[in-house]
Parts: sequence; C-alpha cells; structure tokens
Amino acid sequence: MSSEKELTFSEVSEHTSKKDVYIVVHDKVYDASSFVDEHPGGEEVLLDVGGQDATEAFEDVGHSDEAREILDGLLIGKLKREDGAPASSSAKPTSTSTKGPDTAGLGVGLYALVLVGALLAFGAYRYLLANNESK
Ligand code: HEM
Repeated sequence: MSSEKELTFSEVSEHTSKKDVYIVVHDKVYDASSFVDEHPGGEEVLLDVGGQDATEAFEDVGHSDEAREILDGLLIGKLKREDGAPASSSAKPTSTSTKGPDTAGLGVGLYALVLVGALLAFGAYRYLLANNESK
C-alpha cells in the first residue's frame, strides 16, 4: 500500500496524449496508454477523460469484471487529494447501491427508543416514589 505512488490532480492532468494518458477511477490513478488502442469502446472516449476523473464515465457504461481486471493491471498509484482540489464524483456512486445508511438509521432510532423508554420508566418511578412519600 505504502509503495503506491501518490499523484495529485495536477500531475495526472498532464497526461492526456494518446501515448501517455492517465485516468482516475475511484481515486486511483491508471496509466491507460497501453490500452487505448485495444479499448473495445474506442480510443476517443478514453482520451476524452484523459488526465481527469473518469469514475462516472467508467461506471455509466457498466463495464464487465473483465474490464475491471484490465483496469487493475493498469494501476500506477492513487490520487492524492489536495485542499481545494475538485471534489470527486466518486464519493456518492459507491454508496447509492448499498443499504448502509438505512440500517444505520434504524440502529440510531433503536437507541433513541431505548433511551426514551428508560427516561419514561425513571420518570414514572420518581412519580410513584413522590406519591408514596406524601401519603
Ligand atoms: C482504462 C479504463 C477502461 C478500461 C480498462 C475499459 C475496458 C473496456 C472493456 C474490456 C470493454 C468491453 C466490454 C466489457 O468488458 O465491459 C469496454 C467497453 C466499453 N467501454 Fe471501456 N474501458 C475503460 C474506460 C472507459 C471509459 C472512460 C469510457 C467512457 C465512456 C468507456 C466506454 C466504453 C464503452 C462505450 C464500451 C462499449 C463498447 C461496445 O460494446 O461497443 N470505457 N471497455
């Protein structure tokens, strides 16, 4: 992991020519130079996103597992986020299909319910105690 090269957006954006094209997918940097000619979707689309974040373009196509394996083979490093760098669009697509937020919401709701229940019980106990003493 630590041996991975870290590249900033400005470094990546320098590689846009056909012989030297980097793309970013899910905050990882890939050197697509050797694959441009072989891409079944054509070289044009790859060069279009050269030097940029191609996460959305790549995911929109619904690439196969095989395509992802090829992508893995092109990995050269990861994206180093700088302050002020454009926020990646890759943050949301990964979470849209997961049920994470729903179940987390339920967990918090459950806690709140238990807490309210405990407070009510404590209140009732205090009330009964006070009533008893006044008799
Ligand atoms: C280095 C990154 C990429 C790799 C390794 C890659 C790989 C592949 C592979 C293996 C296929 C064949 C179908 C499949 O297995 O899913 C494919 C098809 C395709 N790719 Fe990519 N792709 C990359 C990036 C992109 C990008 C950025 C676009 C932008 C729109 C794109 C658009 C397409 C399209 C439209 C097809 C369908 C071609 C057809 O079926 O006629 N690809 N890609």
